[in-house]
This record gives sequence, C-alpha cells and structure tokens, in this order.
Amino acid sequence: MAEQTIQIQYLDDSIKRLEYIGGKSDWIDLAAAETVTLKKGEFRLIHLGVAMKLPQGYEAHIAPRSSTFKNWKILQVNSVGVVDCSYCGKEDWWRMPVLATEDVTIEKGSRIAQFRIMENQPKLNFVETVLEDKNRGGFGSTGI
Ligand SMILES: O=c1ccn([C@H]2C[C@H](O)[C@@H](COP(=O)(O)OP(=O)(O)OP(=O)(O)O)O2)c(=O)[nH]1
Repeated sequence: MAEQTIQIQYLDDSIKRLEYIGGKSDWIDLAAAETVTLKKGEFRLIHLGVAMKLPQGYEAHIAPRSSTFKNWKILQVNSVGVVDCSYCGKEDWWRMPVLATEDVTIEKGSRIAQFRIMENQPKLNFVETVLEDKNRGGFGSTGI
C-alpha cells in the first residue's frame, strides 16, 4: 500500500512521539498530554499534544481505544472525532471531548484514544425525488 507523510507538531519534548505500528491494527494511539482529574459527570476537552497537517484529500477519525472506558470510565462524547484537513494551524491541537462517568484521574501519557486517516468522499450532488422502492424496515425489523 502507498505510504503517506504527515507533518506533525508536538506540544513539547515530553510528548511521546507517534508511531505507526502495522500488523495488529494500523490505528495510531493518542495519549493525554496532561494529567486530568475529573469528577463524575464532568466534561473536559483533553489535550492530545499533537497538531498535524494531514495529506491533501484526507481527514482523520479519532475514536476511544476499546479499553478506555474500562480503564478510566470516560466516554468520548462525540463518539467519533472528525479532524478535517483545514485543521492544521500551529494552535490547532487535537483534543478528545470526554465525559467522566466516575471520579477519575487520567495520568499524562495515558493512551486514551486512537486515530486513522480516511480519504475524503467524492463530491455529492443531492437530487430531490420521491422514492419508489419497497421499504426495507429497520431498527430491529429483522428480529433479534
Ligand atoms: O474529537 C475531535 C473532533 C474535532 N477536533 C478538531 C478537529 C476538527 O477539524 C475541529 C472542528 O471539528 P468539527 O468540525 O467536528 O466541530 P464543530 O462542532 O462543527 O466545530 P467548528 O465550527 O469549529 O467546525 O475540531 C478535535 O480535535 N477532536
């Protein structure tokens, strides 16, 4: 598969450098850039310590790691973070919006999220119409 290069800026020297690890999963882990203490029910935009210029025609998707809730009892409130390629300024730091479901301290360096880049979708043109195909049904219509 073709390789891509990403220009990346780290908050400071203490931030662990990102690493692409092929094989198991090609999603790249992201870590909290600060130690954060949250009360149950508290919201915070956790600094992830990186800003990037994505390759032209790509965006990035940020998701929690599978173990994030188990370890820290936090939920990523936007479910999936979408970083568009215009978010590339020197202060455009990546953040993870989280809600604490319990009192918790997340230590700096904790790998709480992961991301991958995705190619932008093609330009979409919307043509208004009245649909005539048979209903499929949804929301559990095929049974359990
Ligand atoms: O989990 C996320 C989601 C987004 N962003 C950054 C990158 C993205 O390009 C920017 C804006 O995100 P989005 O467009 O989804 O947010 P919005 O609520 O529509 O805000 P805006 O008016 O700034 O576009 O915020 C993050 O750092 N983390």
